[in-house]
Amino acid sequence: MTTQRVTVLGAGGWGTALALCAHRTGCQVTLWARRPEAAQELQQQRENRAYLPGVALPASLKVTSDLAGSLQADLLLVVLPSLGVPEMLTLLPPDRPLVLCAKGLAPGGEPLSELAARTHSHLAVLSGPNLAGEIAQGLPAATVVASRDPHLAQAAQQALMSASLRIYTSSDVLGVELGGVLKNVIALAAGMVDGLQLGDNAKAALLTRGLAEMRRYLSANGAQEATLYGLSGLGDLIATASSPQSRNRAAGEALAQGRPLPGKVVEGLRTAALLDQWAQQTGQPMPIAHAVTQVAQGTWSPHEGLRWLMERGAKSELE
Ligand SMILES: NC(=O)c1ccc[n+]([C@@H]2O[C@H](COP(=O)([O-])OP(=O)(O)OC[C@H]3O[C@@H](n4cnc5c(N)ncnc54)[C@H](O)[C@@H]3O)[C@@H](O)[C@H]2O)c1
Ligand SMILES: O=P(O)(O)OC[C@H](O)CO
Repeated sequence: MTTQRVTVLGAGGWGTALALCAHRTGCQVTLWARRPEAAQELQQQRENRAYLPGVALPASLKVTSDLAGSLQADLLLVVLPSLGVPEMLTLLPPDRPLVLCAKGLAPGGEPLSELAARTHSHLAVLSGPNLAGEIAQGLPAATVVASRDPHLAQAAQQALMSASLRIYTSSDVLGVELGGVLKNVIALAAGMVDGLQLGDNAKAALLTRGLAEMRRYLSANGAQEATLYGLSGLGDLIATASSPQSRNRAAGEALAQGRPLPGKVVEGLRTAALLDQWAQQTGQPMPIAHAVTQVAQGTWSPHEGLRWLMERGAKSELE
């Protein structure tokens, strides 16, 4: 097998961790950072102190802020926060294989894979229970790469799969993408359960009804239900809703306790508002997304959100 050239666009926590994964498999890796000062710091310090402190970057991992020079690669991994992805797509060659790794929707609520499909012909998404710090340290984990093109899914699998990271392939692009997007909203709510000390029964009820809410959205948007119960759905819900490392869970806890949000990327906040809008437009019930949105926007207190969720009309479990 020839060595693959992999460029990772985005030098935050997840971009840096994925660059290390590709480096572990023997790929020629370029990590692109938007700001020249950031690229220079990473290149010199051989550590991403801002986003992934304590993890050494090998000398042969190239870091640059030269975008044009980074695009001559066999695979481009797009690892920016979701709001930055649409603009980045306009800068990427339409025929270059892209792996989308963000866990959020485009500004209008469209899945990023669908937005990208309008301009780019070779697309995959990567999503799963993958807290960047653990992946970077080489702790065992698994994830999914989905593409309608099995060759592209296999190329990404080969580029990233090692003894510490199992990569599964899938053809359900939307299902894999949306699992990672939606679980952030439920993780925010799980953080609120933690912050209000509502107990283990409440957490189990929230996660299970959260999964039902995720299923409703995935089915209505044409994703496969089985994908929801895989790594990118249930798997990532478990990791994110239970981990002290999750920014979404921590933001929910902070909101519940009236503490300020720690200025980090919290994808679930915008996703909750978009899901709430979608629920109003379609009439599909998304009660957890609604309650999270009301609390995050300060319209309801966390206890008002809880009361509203608990006092809704009686219904059957499988509705
Ligand atoms: N951190 C994780 O554990 C993890 C795991 C899986 C998926 N994700 C997802 O990956 C995406 C990126 O998350 P992250 O944790 O790496 O974020 P981060 O906050 O650690 O870093 C974001 C990086 O992107 C850069 N950036 C922001 N906007 C940009 C733009 N418009 N153009 C270019 N660069 C830009 C920032 O300067 C920073 O280097 C998110 O959608 C997140 O949900 C994160
Ligand atoms: O830190 P979070 O909450 O953005 O979650 C990170 C990953 O999505 C976990 O798989």
